Amino acid sequence: MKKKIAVLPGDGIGKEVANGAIEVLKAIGQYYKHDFEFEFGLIGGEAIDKCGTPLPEETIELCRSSDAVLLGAVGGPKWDKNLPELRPEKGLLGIRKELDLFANIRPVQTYKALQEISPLKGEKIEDVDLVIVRELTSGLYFGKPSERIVSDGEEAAVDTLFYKRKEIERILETAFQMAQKRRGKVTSVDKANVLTTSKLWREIAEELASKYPDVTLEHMLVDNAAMQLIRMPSQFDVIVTENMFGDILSDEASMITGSLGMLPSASLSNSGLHLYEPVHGSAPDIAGQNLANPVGMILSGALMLRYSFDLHEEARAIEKAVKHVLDSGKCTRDLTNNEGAFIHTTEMVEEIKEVLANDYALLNIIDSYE
Ligand SMILES: NC(=O)c1ccc[n+]([C@@H]2O[C@H](COP(=O)([O-])OP(=O)(O)OC[C@H]3O[C@@H](n4cnc5c(N)ncnc54)[C@H](O)[C@@H]3O)[C@@H](O)[C@H]2O)c1
Ligand SMILES: CC(C)[C@H](C(=O)O)[C@@H](O)C(=O)O
Ligand SMILES: [Mg+2]
Repeated sequence: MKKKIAVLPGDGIGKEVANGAIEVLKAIGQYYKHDFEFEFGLIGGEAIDKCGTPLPEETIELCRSSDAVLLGAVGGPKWDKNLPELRPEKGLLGIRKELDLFANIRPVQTYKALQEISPLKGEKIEDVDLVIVRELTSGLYFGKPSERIVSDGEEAAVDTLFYKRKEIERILETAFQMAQKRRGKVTSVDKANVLTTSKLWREIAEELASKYPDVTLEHMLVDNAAMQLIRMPSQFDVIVTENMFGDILSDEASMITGSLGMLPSASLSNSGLHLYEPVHGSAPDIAGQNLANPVGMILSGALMLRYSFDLHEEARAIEKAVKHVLDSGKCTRDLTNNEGAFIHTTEMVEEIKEVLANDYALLNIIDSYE
């Protein structure tokens, strides 16, 4: 299979983890005989420095001419005081909007090997397997007005939480369809006791539920959901929620796994062109030190193989290799309380590649006996 992949490494650890994912994908290409071509584009702070905008037109064109997009992370203190239009995060929101990536899928998987670092107490770690379906191109992030104002003679600011029926319908449909392929439960998270958008969201969820009789729908208020995620995460199958609630809940949920560095995500559109990015940010506190956990980015690559290219065996090979490395006790600094016992970003990538190479060698031996 021949595919062109646009890579937007971005800032901080975005570059370090994107390199790792590319190496792993190149190994998969070599072993499974796929021709993956990687083409690089600028986004975020680096794009501001080099082109004066966080999302250059060439980057959008590169993405549109590719079969899938891999994105590292954007942002950093260097640009924190920039005007709103010249913030790296604008580039990220811009590409999501440009490509209409409305459904951000954030699976939360647990690993027995990480039991020690996970805060899970009463629950069996292997019972937790949930996915957060986050609406990504509307809600509080995109509603207008969003500006500084003067109100009653005082300095003030306004953001707007706005949703159209169609935007709510399509994200809920995504969640219902995902639940049909999983354990058949959707938890729709909102703040319907206060917010008008949440009331509309609930009504639409109820209407759609009748189309999916094999799926159980429950509603949960977001504050309760934040607590339940820690108390008993095994109760969840598919969580669907608006943009900002999903942002916050997914960082929280990453700690069930053990680290923010572990979570991958897929940002899906209806056009067939999807983008894959880890849940974490550019981590300025550890950038440039080879300390980042590359697993979230590498697993995002696996999601790309599965969702964009239908390469399920190859995606599983990456996921199995990650599990194998963790099972063998290897972990990056974020995954251990023992300061002396961790491996660096590039070593983690090498370990994962080594497992893939061994699996490949084994397959070849089996083939030669058949
Ligand atoms: N998708 C994105 O591009 C994205 C997401 C979140 C934040 N950001 C941006 O990143 C910058 C920093 O934000 P922040 O510090 O609030 O969030 P962050 O996710 O960058 O980091 C939060 C904490 O988690 C740690 N961490 C994150 N990823 C890790 C990894 N892979 N391995 C090990 N540790 C990891 C960091 O070291 C830090 O202590 C900001 O400019 C923010 O806007 C970008
Ligand atoms: C950087 C920021 C705009 C972004 C978001 O809030 O969507 C990030 O936190 C994420 O989760 O991808
Ligand atoms: Mg976030």
